[in-house]
Amino acid sequence: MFRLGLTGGIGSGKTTVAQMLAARGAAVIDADAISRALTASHGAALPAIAAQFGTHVIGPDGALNRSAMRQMIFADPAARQRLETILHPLVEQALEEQTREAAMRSVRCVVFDVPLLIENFARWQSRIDALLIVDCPEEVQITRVVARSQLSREEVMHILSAQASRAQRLAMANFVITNDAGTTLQALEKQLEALLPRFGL
Ligand SMILES: CC(C)(COP(=O)(O)OP(=O)(O)OC[C@H]1O[C@@H](n2cnc3c(N)ncnc32)[C@H](O)[C@@H]1O)[C@@H](O)C(=O)NCCC(=O)NCCS
Ligand SMILES: Nc1ncnc2c1ncn2[C@@H]1O[C@H](COP(=O)(O)OP(=O)(O)OP(=O)(O)O)[C@@H](O)[C@H]1O
Repeated sequence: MFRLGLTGGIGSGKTTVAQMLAARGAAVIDADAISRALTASHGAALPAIAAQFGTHVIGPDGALNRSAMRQMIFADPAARQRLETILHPLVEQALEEQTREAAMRSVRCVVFDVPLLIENFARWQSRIDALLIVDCPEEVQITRVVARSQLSREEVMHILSAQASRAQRLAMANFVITNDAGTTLQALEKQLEALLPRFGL
């Protein structure tokens, strides 16, 4: 089973590429989706989050108030660290379980779609056979995220500044897919298609 790490900054197009890989038979393990499940209503991480930040960060639906948490953690690196200390070990545990399930299904390629893979590279290095970066200028990241969410330009820039830089990601890449303003979805898929044999697909 080929183990592919997939990362890129917020709005770079990771999820879009992951969906294309899934359509080609890869098992995609999505760290963001795991993190969202852990913080959904009755999610396993909520008791520890409420104990650390106070019950006001839990909404009336019993789920994490994502907007309040976002405003808190992207303005305050210490708060971000406290949230990551709770969530990341739980995310890792779920990732490992899903990897074991993929191995049992004898899939040819497992894709780890992980937004913070570069930030945690020391832990990821031995778990992947290659790293695929979805590369995109910051201006395009900002435009895409503002278009698909209610976030302001300033909020997106705050998130960007909490992430690895484009140059840091490219320095670690084995494979790079360009997804800039001029890249159509067809052009994105074409770049990916050329790489599929390298991933056992
Ligand atoms: C702050 C939270 C509540 C905001 O939720 P929201 O629904 O607005 O965003 P979502 O979870 O879909 O994340 C969107 C993107 O934000 C960026 N992002 C999220 N958390 C972080 C972080 N700790 N550091 C840097 N960027 C981050 C990533 O690019 C991610 O893809 C949420 O992102 C969260 O719980 N973050 C902490 C967990 C984490 O580190 N997740 C990322 C990888 S597992
Ligand atoms: N080449 C493209 N052409 C048109 N739209 C695109 C292209 N690539 C991505 N998008 C759109 O941009 C947005 C961000 O893409 P996507 O969700 O794949 O990024 P992401 O890296 O997974 O983001 P996040 O880190 O926030 O989860 C989505 O709305 C997606 O449909």
